[in-house]
Amino acid sequence: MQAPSKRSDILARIVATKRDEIALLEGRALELRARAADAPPARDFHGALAAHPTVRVIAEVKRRSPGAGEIRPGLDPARLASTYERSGAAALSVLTDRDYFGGSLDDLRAARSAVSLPALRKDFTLDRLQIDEARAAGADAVLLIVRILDDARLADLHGHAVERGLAVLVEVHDAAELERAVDCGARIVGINNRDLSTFRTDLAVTEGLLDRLPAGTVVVSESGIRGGDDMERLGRAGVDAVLVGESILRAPDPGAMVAELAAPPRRNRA
Ligand SMILES: O=C(O)c1ccccc1NCC(=O)[C@H](O)[C@H](O)COP(=O)(O)O
Repeated sequence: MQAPSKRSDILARIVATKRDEIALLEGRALELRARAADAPPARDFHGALAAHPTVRVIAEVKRRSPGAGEIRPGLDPARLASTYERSGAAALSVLTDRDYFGGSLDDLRAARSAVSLPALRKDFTLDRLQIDEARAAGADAVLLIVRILDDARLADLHGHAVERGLAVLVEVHDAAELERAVDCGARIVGINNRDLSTFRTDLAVTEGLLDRLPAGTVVVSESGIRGGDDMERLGRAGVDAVLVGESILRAPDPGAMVAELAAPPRRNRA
């Protein structure tokens, strides 16, 4: 019998799964490129987050996760997205990974088409084909996780996404990754409070890294944000936005939770 995977193996397993998925996309390269080129203009993800007097909320559509197990398995992405929009969210983040998060590109399409908010495809991007696939499915932004990309690939994927008209959320967890994000020209940096080896979250990760970013960079604090006190703390630190999944999705009334999180004032870092 196979031994259960350690938490520290999860990211490596996810990356291996993505490589298999990319191999299947290779036969569809021309079709994806054509559909990406024909996609309607992307909504302004950067503008939804930048230079607002209050902290903006990116609300997530996530059915389950490796760290938390089942979160809201039967969720209706379109209904949830409408609730988020009515409650003051500035953008959507939709997990599209199937094997580990129970998501899909259909979730992305359904959520985005129910609202006028920009939508991030939250997945583990390793290849240009996934970016074309995201654009073809209507995504407005993609995620690049610095930890799983070398410098050349990070720069290439960032450039490709921008060329395709997508915003890019470049995710970091420590100072070395932050330097690499800056070097690749990131305009939006996500500081992940979750250590992807242990799944522990700590908002001090954001507080410790944020002031190292150049003025004008949009800063998103990601993961482990549980309520109004956390929002005020991150607003004092000066983040532009937060990305919140589990605490909204486990709330009996997700709309009320988004409303509770929305709009604490933020310190101006400039
Ligand atoms: O959430 C996990 O367990 C996880 C494990 C491995 C890689 C990524 C993971 N999460 C993806 C995310 O980035 C979160 O969904 C997002 O930051 C929201 O976090 P939270 O508010 O804590 O649900």
